[in-house]
Amino acid sequence: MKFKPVFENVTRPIQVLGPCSAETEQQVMETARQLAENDVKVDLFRAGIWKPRTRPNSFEGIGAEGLEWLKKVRDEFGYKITTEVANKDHAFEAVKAKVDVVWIGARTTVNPFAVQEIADALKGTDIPVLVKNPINPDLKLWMGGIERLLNVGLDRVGVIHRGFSKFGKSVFRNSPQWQIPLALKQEFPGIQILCDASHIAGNRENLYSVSQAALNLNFDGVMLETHPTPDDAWSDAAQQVTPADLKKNVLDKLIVRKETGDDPVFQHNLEDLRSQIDLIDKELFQLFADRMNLAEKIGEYKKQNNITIYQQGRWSEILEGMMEKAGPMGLSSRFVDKVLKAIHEESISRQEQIMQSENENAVK
Ligand SMILES: O=C(O)C(=O)C[C@]1(C(=O)O)C=C[C@@H](O)C=C1
Repeated sequence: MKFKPVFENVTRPIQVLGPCSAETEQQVMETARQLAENDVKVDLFRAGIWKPRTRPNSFEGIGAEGLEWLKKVRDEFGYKITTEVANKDHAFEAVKAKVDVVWIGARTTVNPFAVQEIADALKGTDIPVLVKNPINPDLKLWMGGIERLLNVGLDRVGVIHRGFSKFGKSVFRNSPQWQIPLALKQEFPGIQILCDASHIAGNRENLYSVSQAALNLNFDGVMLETHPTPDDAWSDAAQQVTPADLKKNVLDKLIVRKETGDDPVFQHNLEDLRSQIDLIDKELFQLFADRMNLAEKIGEYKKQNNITIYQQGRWSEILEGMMEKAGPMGLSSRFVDKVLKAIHEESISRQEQIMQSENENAVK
């Protein structure tokens, strides 16, 4: 499906900046003023005015009144403006106020009915839309949200990665699971993708490292929350910083990387290393194939002798044995665990096929 960029003629990283919520006119204007005073590149000024909060009795946004403040920011500072829409009424209000871009939040992307309602409300306009990932790590649901917009003819669509909800303690407020946004890029080649590092980090300290991690993965830019007096913010205080701090501690430190290099020496060395990787991959997969053949032979014996496929003792022996060897090889236990589990799963499924096949194959 075809789509056009949300941001045109913008140098990377694209920067979408502003407070989590529009609280008062003074706070919104002061945020913009401090961004301008600190010479921050603002490609889009953000502020939530309808806030989908996890629990009731917290600040749920100022409502449509906030649109007037955003328009004032645009008039006085020349920044394009964006806000979150979560239903058709929000969408109508945002279009009426000529907001430059709208975004669909994570709690809305999870609900196809809500996304469809917004898509239908925006149909016939040419407003660009940014779609945040759903709160659960579901690539198809994220793709579905984008497709619903494209289906009604909206073609300026981009995405925002804000991490995924998780249970239990972690350094992140929302776990990045980078493989999911990368898979989305694969499905929609060329789609502009921003990283909402504020929601992934959930604290001030990790804003830079999360933003840089995203740029290292070829994200187009960042969405970051900033507030003139962050500790007093009415929502998400812990992850907001002043415009001056945002510039000094995050934006100015960001390194933008190119996807390919133009230095021939670099290119030559890279190709050399890549051909070594190709050789190793070939060997690795030949070994995997050999191992699977052995597993199939075991499967035949087990079938003939009425023995279960799954062998707890042997499996623990393999896992624990490799864990011990892998450390000194410089491989993390997380990696070894993942690889061995994938191998074991495939081996079991091959043996399952053998057990269920009608005719007894002779052992080769
Ligand atoms: O050793 C066996 O019995 C096997 O079938 C092989 C294998 C493996 O792939 O390593 C597969 C399944 C068992 O749970 C244990 C190990």
